[in-house]
Amino acid sequence: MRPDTEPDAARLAALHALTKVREDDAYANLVLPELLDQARLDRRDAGFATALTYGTLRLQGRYDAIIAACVDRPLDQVDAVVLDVLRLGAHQLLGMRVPTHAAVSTTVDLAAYSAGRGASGFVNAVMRRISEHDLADWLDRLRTDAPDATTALARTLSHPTWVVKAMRQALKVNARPDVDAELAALLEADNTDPRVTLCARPGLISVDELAEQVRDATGEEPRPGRLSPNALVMSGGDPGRIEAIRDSRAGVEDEASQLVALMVAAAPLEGRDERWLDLCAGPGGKAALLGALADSRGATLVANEVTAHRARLVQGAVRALPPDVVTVRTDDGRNVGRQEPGAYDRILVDAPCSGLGSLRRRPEARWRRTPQDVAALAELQRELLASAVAAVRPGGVVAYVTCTPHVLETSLVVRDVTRQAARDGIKLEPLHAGRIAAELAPTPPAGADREQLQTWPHLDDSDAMFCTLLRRSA
Ligand SMILES: C[S@@+](CC[C@H](N)C(=O)[O-])C[C@H]1O[C@@H](n2cnc3c(N)ncnc32)[C@H](O)[C@@H]1O
Repeated sequence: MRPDTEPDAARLAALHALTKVREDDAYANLVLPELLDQARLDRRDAGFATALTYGTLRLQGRYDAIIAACVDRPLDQVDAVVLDVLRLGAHQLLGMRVPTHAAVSTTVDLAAYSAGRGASGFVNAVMRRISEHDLADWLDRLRTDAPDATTALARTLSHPTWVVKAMRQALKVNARPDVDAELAALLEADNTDPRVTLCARPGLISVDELAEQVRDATGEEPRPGRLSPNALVMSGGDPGRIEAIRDSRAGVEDEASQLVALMVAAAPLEGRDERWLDLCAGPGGKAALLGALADSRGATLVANEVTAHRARLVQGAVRALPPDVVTVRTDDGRNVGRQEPGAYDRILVDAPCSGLGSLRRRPEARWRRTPQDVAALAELQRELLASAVAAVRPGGVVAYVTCTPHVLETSLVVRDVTRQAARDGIKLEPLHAGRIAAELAPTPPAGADREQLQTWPHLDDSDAMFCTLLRRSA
């Protein structure tokens, strides 16, 4: 039987979101809007529930380390719903400005409602122990109690240990000047809310027109992009209220994603420049920008995507362009090199990847991915890039792009495929992606001095996007 006290609706919605993420492998950003609607929350409570859900998911590792210090049994012996309730409570105490008495009492109510009265006594005791220290104290304790520096970072900044190691390696390989300081800054940046960035698709709407629509729809003044001249960054508000977003003349797209699409179009090639291919196009943000650029230059774009459902999203993203500019196709990109050897002038391989570069956007992703995923993805990435290398004509350009800085998915994929191509008699000349990015971006990205471009959340306020440009010379 349910206890009499109804829990607070916003907190209950957040708990339901956490349960769906845990039990159904759901994505928080997809399930939350429906849960907020069902709970009939007003704007303020919906904002609270969203911040609570995202913050709790991102900082779950930190809160688990704190909760573990407050209970006398391993966390895997704590009921999963009770643990979720405690994580939500910990975030209210340590990550939001909820007064202690309100955080404790609402969390106890939530425990009683969702896990029974027996659980509420336990939750009350743990919440009181957590509230004995402020966040700075807890972080000091976690650091002191950690067996090594990597575990300390993993616990305090809430990332799996293997991700901390992968990020450190990526910073090193990119010759960042102060790896230790940057590593902490990078992990911290992953724990912040991403900005809502819009892309004005050239030829369909100008940046000024889009800015006007943003002002009209939200009352907010957007700021211009740093990495992309087509970008506008919103300070808040719902992009779905903007007309150009609804009719696909503009899209919601991270600045680094926009920049790499611009780089694909700007990379210097030799000879014909008419046939472009986006090998892994779904859901279509880059295809829409590339299609707009292709249209302005008299070229056409084939947007290929393996999943039918995501190919339909690409159709939607490019629907504002003239119908003959973009052809959307559903196929395995690994076949293209064999089926259409040397057919294309420019190819974008925006490969499926671990997504470690967009952890701000996907709060649960860091807890779901495994090192085994990365190894399997790297194999697929090599096959897709090799297919693109076969499908580009001599003199044409291939861009290899990922939304992860993991070395196994980025520079090592490029190295392996380039070596294999050389053995097969195909020469690939690396173009200086950093320089090309610097020419396009209003503010050059931090990694612009390097041949392989890597953008960073803590330095560029964007996703961590990797881009290599290769020109086939024979
Ligand atoms: C990183 S996403 C691409 C994002 C897209 N370029 C954009 O800007 O919206 C990678 C895409 O590759 C697709 N994919 C995965 N395996 C593929 C394959 N073998 N061939 C073609 N596409 C594939 C995935 O379904 C996913 O839509």
